[in-house]
This record gives sequence, structure tokens and C-alpha cells, in this order.
Amino acid sequence: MSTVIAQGTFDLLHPGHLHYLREAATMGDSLVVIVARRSNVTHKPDPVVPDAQRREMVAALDPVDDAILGHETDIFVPIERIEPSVIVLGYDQHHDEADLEAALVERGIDCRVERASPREHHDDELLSTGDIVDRILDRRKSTAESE
Ligand SMILES: Cc1cc2nc3c(=O)[nH]c(=O)nc-3n(C[C@H](O)[C@H](O)[C@H](O)COP(=O)(O)O)c2cc1C
Ligand SMILES: Nc1ncnc2c1ncn2[C@@H]1O[C@H](COP(=O)(O)OP(=O)(O)OP(=O)(O)O)[C@@H](O)[C@H]1O
Repeated sequence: MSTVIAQGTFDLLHPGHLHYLREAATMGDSLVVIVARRSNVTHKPDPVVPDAQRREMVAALDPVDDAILGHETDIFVPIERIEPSVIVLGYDQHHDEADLEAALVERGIDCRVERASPREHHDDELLSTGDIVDRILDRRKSTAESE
């Protein structure tokens, strides 16, 4: 049985997340999602939703067989345990495929790396957690100004 790994922050869920996880699930028999711990989200604002709550919501999504919170300090520890056939990076994830492949070889992990596609925008969809947060702040600001 082949296992696929997807990973990310998944702070405020949206259809872009679903697109990524559905595509990842097609690449093997079983999809395990590693949910990034807040302490490891260093390249953008801290997630709003607590670690355990983000994990629970991702685990409930249709394409997902299991969701776990990632390791605190070493991202290769869960991968060594899960032994996936493929790791699927999101279309905009900052990790470099070649660097990740080299690190996997160095750790003795036999696993390929794929890159997922972006979801096409339809109508007024909000396909980024950052965009949802910005929309909330704009709406609250307009409401406060009109009062
Ligand atoms: C192969 C891989 C394994 C990861 N494993 C972990 C992990 O064990 N613990 C963790 O907190 N984050 C893990 N992450 C998530 C990174 O920390 C993550 O890319 C980043 O912090 C979240 O930002 P993003 O949602 O923009 O990708 C992993 C990422 C990749 C690509
Ligand atoms: N619109 C989208 N289409 C396809 N994949 C997406 C989309 N948005 C997010 N993803 C993927 O979902 C995973 C988790 O994404 P993440 O939690 O960083 O969400 P985000 O909405 O991109 O966040 P932010 O807006 O804060 O950068 C990543 O692998 C990312 O590439």
C-alpha cells in the first residue's frame, strides 16, 4: 500500500486546501497530512487557530485518511515513521523540491517529491488564509467607520 504525505498550516480552511488534498490523495492509496506546529510557521503571521484544532479539522476532510501534528524540531521524524512513497508539496510552498529530495537521500528515506497544482479561481472565492483574514479586517474596519 502506498502512502502519500501532504503538509501545511491549514489555518482557516478554504477550497484551495481541498484542491491540494484531493490532488495529493490521487497519488497513492492513503493520504496522511502533517499539520505544521505554530512554532514552525516562521515565514508568515502566526496561525490564529490552535494546533490541535487545525489538526482535527484537516483529519475530518474527505480525501484525508489521517492528520498528525508535525514534529517540534525535525521535520524528517514523522516521514521516517510513515515511510511514504511520495511527498506532495503545495503549488506555492517555499520548500525547494531538489533540496528536499537531497535531504531525503541524506536521511536514507526512499521517497519521491511532487508539486501540486493551484486551484483555479471561480467568481469571488477566497483561496488563501491571508486573503480571508484581510477580508475580515476590511469588513470590520468599514463597519466600525460607519458606526
Ligand atoms: C516534507 C515536509 C515535512 C514537514 N514536517 C513538519 C513537521 O514535522 N512539523 C512541523 O511543524 N511542520 C512540518 N512541515 C511544515 C513546514 O514547517 C511548513 O512548510 C511551514 O511551516 C508551514 O507553512 P506553509 O503552510 O506555508 O507550507 C513540513 C513540511 C514539509 C515540506
Ligand atoms: N488556492 C490554492 N490552490 C491549491 N493549493 C493551495 C491553495 N491555497 C493553499 N494551498 C495549499 O494548501 C497547503 C496549506 O496551505 P497554507 O496553510 O499555507 O494556506 P494558505 O491559504 O496558502 O495560507 P496563507 O494565505 O497564509 O499563505 C499548501 O500546500 C498550499 O500550497
